[in-house]
Amino acid sequence: MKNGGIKNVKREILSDNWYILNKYTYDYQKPDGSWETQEREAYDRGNGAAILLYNSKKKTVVLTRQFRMPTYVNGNKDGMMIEVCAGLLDGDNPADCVRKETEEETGYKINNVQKVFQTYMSPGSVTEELFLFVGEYDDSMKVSDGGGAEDETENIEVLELNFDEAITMVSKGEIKDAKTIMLLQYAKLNGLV
Ligand SMILES: Nc1nc2c(ncn2[C@@H]2O[C@H](COP(=O)(O)OP(=O)(O)O[C@H]3O[C@H](CO)[C@@H](O)[C@H](O)[C@@H]3O)[C@@H](O)[C@H]2O)c(=O)[nH]1
Ligand SMILES: [Mg+2]
Repeated sequence: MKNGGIKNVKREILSDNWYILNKYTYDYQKPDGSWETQEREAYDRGNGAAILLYNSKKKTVVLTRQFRMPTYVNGNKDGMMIEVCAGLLDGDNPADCVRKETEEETGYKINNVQKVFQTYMSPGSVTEELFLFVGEYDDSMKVSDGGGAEDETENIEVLELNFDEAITMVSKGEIKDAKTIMLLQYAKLNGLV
């Protein structure tokens, strides 16, 4: 089904407390050519980038563990999530962002990163486009403890896991984060580890 057109887009800011929740009102042309007025809320936190750090010799991956409040209020008992390293672009290009986040969150200084996907993770409600990368790390690249930026209350724990164990954690439901599952499966399908 093709969308005929969109016109008269109006934006109302419902909240700009931290990121921005907008309400859009617009006219949408239906397949029969008629127009209807629709309303949709969209949460705008900018775009983001994430990376799976892997080591093909050791057969390991580096992941992070941190508290995610939205999961805590929706069934995730202690609110902790195991995720690939990720961050918001904050004006950087995705590759630079992901290198910076890697050093801040995991303590590895990595140069070679490869983009493998671009994805909208929640297209019905969140504007964010997420750029997904993979990158090989080794022990010599570890320059600090990581843990997150000093000025942010992130408290990120760095995990180095056996790749097969990480894949098992996906099937057991111990890893539930979508971008992390996508990248682990990409690594498996393409024989990276
Ligand atoms: N005070 C306050 N701080 C906030 C709020 N929301 C986020 N923060 C702070 O801002 C930090 C942003 O850290 P980043 O590392 O840049 O982003 P992220 O939260 O890890 O986001 C990544 O993961 C998300 C979830 O999977 C992705 O949606 C996103 O694209 C990105 O990849 C958070 O860790 C937290 O400290 C808020 O409402 N209030
Ligand atoms: Mg982060």
